[in-house]
Amino acid sequence: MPGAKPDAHAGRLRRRIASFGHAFRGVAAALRTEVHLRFHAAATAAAVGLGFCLGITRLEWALVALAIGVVWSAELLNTAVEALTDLVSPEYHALAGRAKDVAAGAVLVVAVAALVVGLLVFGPPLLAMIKEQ
Ligand SMILES: Nc1ncnc2c1ncn2[C@@H]1O[C@H](COP(=O)(O)OP(=O)(O)OP(=O)(O)O)[C@@H](O)[C@H]1O
Repeated sequence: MPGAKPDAHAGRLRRRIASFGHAFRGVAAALRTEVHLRFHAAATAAAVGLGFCLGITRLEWALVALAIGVVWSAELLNTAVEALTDLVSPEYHALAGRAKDVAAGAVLVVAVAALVVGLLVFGPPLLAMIKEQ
């Protein structure tokens, strides 16, 4: 901001860097506790590896990247909803169950969409490779 003191500017920058640190800590914590996220990590590695092996186009990379990002994002939000639900309602409550079910449903929806993207992008070149042999 013009006219801002250098100290205030440095403070804002430090807070912004710290925010990135918190976000990375969140991803690392979720990776440690969530089996599903480790599965997504393996699927991400497989999709990126296949992308390089099959030489997919720039647009296909964009679709694959979007699918990966949306699935990770949904799974992380689902993990956050589960943690908050357990904090607020450790006892059984129908609404707590609904919150968890709906959050899990959000993951399911994007996972199916990502599967469709994967089949459309990787399916044809993989089939062509199989037919060639
Ligand atoms: N406090 C609660 N009150 C009511 N139902 C709950 C409650 N906690 C969990 N449930 C029900 O049990 C299901 C499984 O909950 P849980 O917390 O074990 O999540 P999960 O699906 O095992 O998550 P993950 O395997 O991703 O950690 C929920 O989707 C919900 O239907």
